[in-house]
Amino acid sequence: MSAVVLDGRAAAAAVKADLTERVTALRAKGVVPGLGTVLVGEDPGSASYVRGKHRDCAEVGIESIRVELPATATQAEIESEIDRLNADPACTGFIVQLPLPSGIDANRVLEAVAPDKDADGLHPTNLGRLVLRVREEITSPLPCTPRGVIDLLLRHDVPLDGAEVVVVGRGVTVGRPIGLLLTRRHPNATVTLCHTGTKDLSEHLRRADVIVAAAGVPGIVTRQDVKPGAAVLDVGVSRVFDEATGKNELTGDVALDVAEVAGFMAPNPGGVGPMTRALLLTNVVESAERAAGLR
Ligand SMILES: Nc1nc2c(c(=O)[nH]1)N[C@@H](CN(C=O)c1ccc(C(=O)N[C@@H](CCC(=O)O)C(=O)O)cc1)CN2
Ligand SMILES: [Mg+2]
Repeated sequence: MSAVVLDGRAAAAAVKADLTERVTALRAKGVVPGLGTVLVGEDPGSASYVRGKHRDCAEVGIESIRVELPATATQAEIESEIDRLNADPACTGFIVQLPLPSGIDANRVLEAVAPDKDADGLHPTNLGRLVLRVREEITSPLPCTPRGVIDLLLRHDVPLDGAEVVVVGRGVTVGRPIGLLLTRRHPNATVTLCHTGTKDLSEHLRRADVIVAAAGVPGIVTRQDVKPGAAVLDVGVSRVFDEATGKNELTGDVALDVAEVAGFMAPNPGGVGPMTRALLLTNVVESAERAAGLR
């Protein structure tokens, strides 16, 4: 079997085409959506993701507001920039790029973001609403990567109703929140959350109809672990030194030969990453639409 590719670049282009029309409609009503980003330090990976977010904004007509702080910035300096963005009417939503330098309390930073401007959907109020409310009652931003994973699966008609989904990784951006979205009445999946401390990971993986690999451990999902025909989404990000190129190369969590047994495969790069960015823009546009009384 050769897996059908869950092409995140194509799906993200479709999401952005829809958003472009919605931003045009908002602007016609005098509402200009603006995304702010807070980048602390000089990590090249984080800087490149932030640049990508602003390129996406330009593509769909969202204004960009960039805040850059040195790696030596204090907790108080970061929180003071967040207060400024909370109060800035031109900024309708913003994110703080993760990870933050060691010594900074990331939870305190995330909690300082005004819940209505939380474009990442990671503020405790918004995560709490996700726990408490049913689908149609949720009028707040949702976490971008989990939304991107589900959107990518639904666009390719991967069956999720009653499906066994195994998530590997317990980080705040993917592993912890994704089960909350997948187990709602729609898409109605059954979710097992595994991680690097799981006793027999292979046993869990072999039962899965859908695997979401987000542990940041290169090759943690092997060909032998995958049921033939399963959907496998590689969300892991590690930088591994490659002797051949002499550079640190982006490496995912899924061994490449998994594509020989999987029914569907979201590659990395080119799978969930572009969808994370597209769903971030979706959160910004939805917030602006709510503020304009259009939702
Ligand atoms: N505040 C946040 N910080 C982080 C998040 C997040 O959702 N919010 N997620 C990741 C990084 N991230 C977005 O910020 C992100 C990572 C990767 C991609 C992406 O499109 N990747 C490309 C490959 C790019 C490359 O070659 O390096 C792909 O998958 O095709 C988008 C967003 C951690 N921090
Ligand atoms: Mg983990």
